[in-house]
Amino acid sequence: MTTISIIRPDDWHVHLRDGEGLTTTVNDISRYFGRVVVMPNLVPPVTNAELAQQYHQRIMANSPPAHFKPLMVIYLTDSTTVEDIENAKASGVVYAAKLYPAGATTNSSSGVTKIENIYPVLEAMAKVEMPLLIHGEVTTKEIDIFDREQVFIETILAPLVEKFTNLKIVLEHITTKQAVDFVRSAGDNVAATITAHHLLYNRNDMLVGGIRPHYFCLPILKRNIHQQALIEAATSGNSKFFLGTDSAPHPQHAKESACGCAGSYTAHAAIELYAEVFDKEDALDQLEAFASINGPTFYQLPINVDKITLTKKSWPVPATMAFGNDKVVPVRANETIAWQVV
Ligand SMILES: NC(=O)N[C@@H](CC(=O)O)C(=O)O
Ligand SMILES: [Zn+2]
Ligand SMILES: [Zn+2]
Repeated sequence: MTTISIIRPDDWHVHLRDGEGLTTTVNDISRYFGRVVVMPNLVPPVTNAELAQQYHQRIMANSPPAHFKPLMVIYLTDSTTVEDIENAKASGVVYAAKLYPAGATTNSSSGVTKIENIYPVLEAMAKVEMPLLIHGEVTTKEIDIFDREQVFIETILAPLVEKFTNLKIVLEHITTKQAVDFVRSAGDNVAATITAHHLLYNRNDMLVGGIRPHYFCLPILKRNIHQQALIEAATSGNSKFFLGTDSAPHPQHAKESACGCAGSYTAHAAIELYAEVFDKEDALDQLEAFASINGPTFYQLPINVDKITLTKKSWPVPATMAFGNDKVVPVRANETIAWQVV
């Protein structure tokens, strides 16, 4: 098969950043994605409906195509109130709230320090039917970075799912077999997003033959058995797994540094990268469910009506791309991608 058409896909987890960089990210992500769930980890973070509305306006000021719709997210802190949730729900632009354990990832220092601190907020979210999006890693100093997702699932997520049975939860950018198994065996209120880079790469790609900082993201790439479990989940047709790129640009100098930032940029070629994975698995017939159907179904939003077409025709990715006044090194820089959107 050399050409496929699928319902217009949505991206359920993306970082668009702010300011000058928005021109690049909005342009890239709106090329064919319909809805995109916009992460709130700006500096300072998007913690309430008013800030989300203003951020929404700054995104839309870049005049994206009519098929594009940003779904805003508020960032939970220890001081988020029930009223913040109610206002967010009423705003019409906020579709979810995000739990960053404090210190877990890029710009998470204002995150939640103890899950109990937001119990009333989680109660309110269940009541207004607002999904909780989770960066699922513990921040305990003693816990090895490769184990942080698994330990989060065991110590924080499992009890949370037990306690809040009516709360919709998305475990974001899963990276382990344990996460796949947990989501599979949980109720219908628990789902997960999977990135293209965690499907395409494992920690060898990042570390063998030299350290490649552009593959460094959080949760960190794991060993290949985990990559295999993710590929199996994404291509299985199971409606609990859907597309979330976690495209997370950082300026080239901030990645290629003695202390480089976490995050990989895939917005320039996201669906094409996913198509490579599904093609390799001989599972292109499952791409539409993963990219265009399972996400809106979980969020209880309509499935897009129009379609996009992908062709198997290789194209070169540049070494760098403009990112505001800086440059970003995209995934596959200086290499080719096998699929392209017509
Ligand atoms: N994934 C990453 O490595 N980085 C993201 C934050 C996140 O999604 O955890 C970022 O904002 O740079
Ligand atoms: Zn994250
Ligand atoms: Zn992210």
